[in-house]
Amino acid sequence: MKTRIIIAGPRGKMGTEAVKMVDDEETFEIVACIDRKNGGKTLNDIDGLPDLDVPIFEDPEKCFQEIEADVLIDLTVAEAGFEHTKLALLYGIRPVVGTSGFSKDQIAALEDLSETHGIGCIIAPNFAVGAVLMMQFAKTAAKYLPDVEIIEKHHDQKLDAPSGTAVKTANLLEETRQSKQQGHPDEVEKLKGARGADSDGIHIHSVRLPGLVAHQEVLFGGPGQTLTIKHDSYNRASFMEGVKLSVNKVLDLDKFIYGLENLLE
Ligand SMILES: NC(=O)C1=CN([C@@H]2O[C@H](COP(=O)(O)OP(=O)(O)OC[C@H]3O[C@@H](n4cnc5c(N)ncnc54)[C@H](OP(=O)(O)O)[C@@H]3O)[C@@H](O)[C@H]2O)C=CC1
Ligand SMILES: O=C(O)C1=N[C@H](C(=O)O)C[C@H](O)C1
Repeated sequence: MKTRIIIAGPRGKMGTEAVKMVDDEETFEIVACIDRKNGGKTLNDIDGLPDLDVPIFEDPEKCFQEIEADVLIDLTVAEAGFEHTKLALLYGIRPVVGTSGFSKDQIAALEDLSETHGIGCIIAPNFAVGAVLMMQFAKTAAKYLPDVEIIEKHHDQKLDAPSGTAVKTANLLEETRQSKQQGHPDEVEKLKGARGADSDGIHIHSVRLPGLVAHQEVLFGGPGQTLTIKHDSYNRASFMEGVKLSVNKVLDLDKFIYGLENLLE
């Protein structure tokens, strides 16, 4: 039997790519989409999406009530993605979430709901395997080089800053890095924000420009040396192997996973 998938955000840059990936995958089947602007239509009514007779729902709860599905793929914005994920868990549909911008409290609430109901849920700040490796290498380096700053660069349509990947990277660095404030103790920002955001003393700088897709550098400094660990996504296909892997893994999960690194062997 094919894995029955609902996609939230099918018109978005990631959603469009995910619809195509699911449609191309032999063992997957799109059974519905959630889209706040096209309730009552079908996918073949939407320009740029595959010619599929798949129903679109504006109301996520109605979708989960009426459609039998195994997995929800959410690629929207934090506010909507949180509600979609919460509802999916309540209806026993396993969420695979790429949406970024959740607060720590929202992540904790989804973890609690997933584990209380024993329904698997995967939230992956970045589905690109190379980005996951960049984060893991950086986590190792932070043990030896605790002076570190993150520069993340994205397309100028991105709504959240810093990126989910940068936040997750900082969290991973904090697991191995000895906590410290960086830079001169008397440094003064002559222009507000010049030193970026501060996560436990790690500075995060967000760049937004047309032409970019998704890029991050983790820069370490020590006496007489620097180390740069860098990853670039040049298109959204870079994320689809990770989405596919997550859909396959979530089917057998009864717990909450935050980060694709927890699925890689
Ligand atoms: N984990 C990963 O590897 C990756 C994660 N992302 C994340 O995925 C998400 C989507 O990214 P991307 O496709 O580039 O973004 P887009 O802006 O291209 O797409 C977002 C989609 O969400 C819909 N949407 C926006 N607001 C709402 C709402 N309030 N309720 C319901 N639907 C809504 C939009 O529809 P509308 O036209 O109605 O606004 C649109 O279809 C982002 O959070 C991004 O950070 C992106 C790339 C990789
Ligand atoms: O919005 C994006 O494009 C991306 N968002 C994710 C994030 O916030 O880290 C993942 C990737 O960087 C692309």
